[in-house]
Amino acid sequence: MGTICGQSLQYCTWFVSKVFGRGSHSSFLVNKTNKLSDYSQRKHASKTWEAKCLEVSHSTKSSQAPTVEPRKCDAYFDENWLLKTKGQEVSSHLNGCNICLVGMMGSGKTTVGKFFSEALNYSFVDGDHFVEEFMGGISVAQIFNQYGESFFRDIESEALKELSLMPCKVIATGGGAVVRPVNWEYFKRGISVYLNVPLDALAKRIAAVGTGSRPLLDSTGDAYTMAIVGLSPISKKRSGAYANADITVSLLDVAAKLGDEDVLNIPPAAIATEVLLQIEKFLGGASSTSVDKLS
Ligand SMILES: Nc1ncnc2c1ncn2[C@@H]1O[C@H](COP(=O)(O)OP(=O)(O)OP(=O)(O)O)[C@@H](O)[C@H]1O
Ligand SMILES: O=C(O)C1=C[C@@H](O)[C@@H](O)[C@H](O)C1
Repeated sequence: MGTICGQSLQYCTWFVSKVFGRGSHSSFLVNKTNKLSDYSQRKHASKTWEAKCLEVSHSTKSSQAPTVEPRKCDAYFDENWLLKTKGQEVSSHLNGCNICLVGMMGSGKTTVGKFFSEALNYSFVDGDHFVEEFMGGISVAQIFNQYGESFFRDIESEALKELSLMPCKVIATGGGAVVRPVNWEYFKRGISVYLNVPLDALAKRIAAVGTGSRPLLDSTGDAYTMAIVGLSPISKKRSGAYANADITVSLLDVAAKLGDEDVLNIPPAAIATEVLLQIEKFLGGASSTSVDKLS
């Protein structure tokens, strides 16, 4: 029986490494054969694993050997297992250093940032909301309308300066925060991550929720046209600024790793995991000073 349990554990190790990849630097977005672009695949993997464990448990029933508990095995396939594990590993090397997400409107800074802030056990801050609260609860769109963009940028810089001094934060910065050089001083107190998303995908995401809350995209036409027409020149103007980030996570690259051509289908948890893997790589390649920024 011990042999069966041993085989089962080997199977477990094989299965985990096959699905998630080996080594601390390997991505679970491994290759086309083992793609996990669809969470239902992992659910299926979970079920397969559970069935395997039940089978072993059943075959060991009459012996003294310990049975394998299906629920424990199943835990390996918790949807966010790798995200949580990576989060804990990376967090232990960060020394409280902040992560600043930069990227165009709609690139998923808020959505993805929430996922990996939780994995890191960091608090999440939305830069735009921080400004809105500072202004007594009026929206970014209202600030633009009443006081103009330049005023908004001043307040945004003040907010970023303040946030850069507070440890253990994932900060989703406003899409345009990269244009002011002074803000990079604040971002560089932490680790900056650029979420690079193709324009068409940005426009589709924004069109789905409407352009109302994004004053720089406010023109005429249908929501997708307004978004793409507004985003194109902004993206061209800012591409140099986004390139200042310590790390770039390209959704096209992530999609390619997953064997999924449509970037709109990548689950936020998968992008968040890739961000953590890139941070881990960055910390491994950078000198130790990168994590001593706050000390
Ligand atoms: N991976 C994803 N899968 C599905 N929808 C997503 C994903 N990432 C973001 N979205 C959706 O796209 C929209 C924009 O995302 P989000 O607000 O996170 O972007 P942002 O970069 O914070 O934008 P902004 O700078 O304008 O505040 C939201 O409606 C969000 O639900
Ligand atoms: O890209 C931009 O310039 C902006 C993005 C939003 O996050 C807001 O900060 C505001 O709408 C400006």
